[in-house]
Amino acid sequence: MIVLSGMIGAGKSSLATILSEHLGTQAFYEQVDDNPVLPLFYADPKKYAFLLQIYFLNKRFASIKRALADDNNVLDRSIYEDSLFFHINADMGRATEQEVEVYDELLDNMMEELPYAAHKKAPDLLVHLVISYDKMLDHIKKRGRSYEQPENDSTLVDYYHNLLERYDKWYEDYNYSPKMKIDCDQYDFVENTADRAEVLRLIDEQLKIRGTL
Ligand SMILES: Nc1ncnc2c1ncn2[C@@H]1O[C@H](COP(=O)(O)OP(=O)(O)O)[C@@H](O)[C@H]1O
Ligand SMILES: Nc1nc2c(ncn2[C@H]2C[C@H](O)[C@@H](COP(=O)(O)O)O2)c(=O)[nH]1
Repeated sequence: MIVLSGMIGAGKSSLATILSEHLGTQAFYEQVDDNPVLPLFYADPKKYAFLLQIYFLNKRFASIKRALADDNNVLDRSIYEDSLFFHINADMGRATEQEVEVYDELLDNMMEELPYAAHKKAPDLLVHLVISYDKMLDHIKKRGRSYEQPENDSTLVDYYHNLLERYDKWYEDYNYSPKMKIDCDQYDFVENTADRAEVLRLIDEQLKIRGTL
């Protein structure tokens, strides 16, 4: 299983489609447009941060079990980033210490079950998409989910800056599997075919080193 990580709008879903088609494997997407809790969270983060987190944890765990079944399936966002999102929300006063404790324990418990529920626990490769704030906003605008637009909610500016800042350290500390970065300001793998080919080449190179290609 290959896991894609990165900020909101970095290009994970787009790359999941491109990469899974290239490898002839399956992509597993985040539940977003049919997620009933997500708009509630953006409207009232303090009330819904914990519920949203449990919702994502449950869905993500189900996807991981299926994605781990075959080599090189592509998972759109890691379970470890969910935890990053929740801790940032908690630091912004949107979850209580008790909610964080319950979430952390539940996550640990579920992760211990993974080797029994699937034949392995960790991804074969993490592909982390790095993006600048301005480029990320371009993508968020282009995609057009109304609740993610800072012009509709100015508190999102702080939220996005907090997430972006903490993502760098999250990637540096990540040690569950081999990892690599793709610079989304440098490579436009959605609209530029030469950039797409280069990104796929870079990922193939890593998969060959790891013996899964
Ligand atoms: N490299 C890119 N160049 C141009 N547009 C992009 C690029 N990556 C993503 N997009 C666009 O940005 C929006 C968000 O991309 P998406 O793949 O949904 O990101 P994520 O899954 O990381 O939130 C989509 O409209 C997508 O077409
Ligand atoms: N509070 C949280 N929000 C999350 C989490 N995982 C995803 N999300 C949000 C962020 C976006 O608005 C949307 C989809 O994410 P993309 O990066 O795929 O655009 O869902 C989370 O764990 N906590």
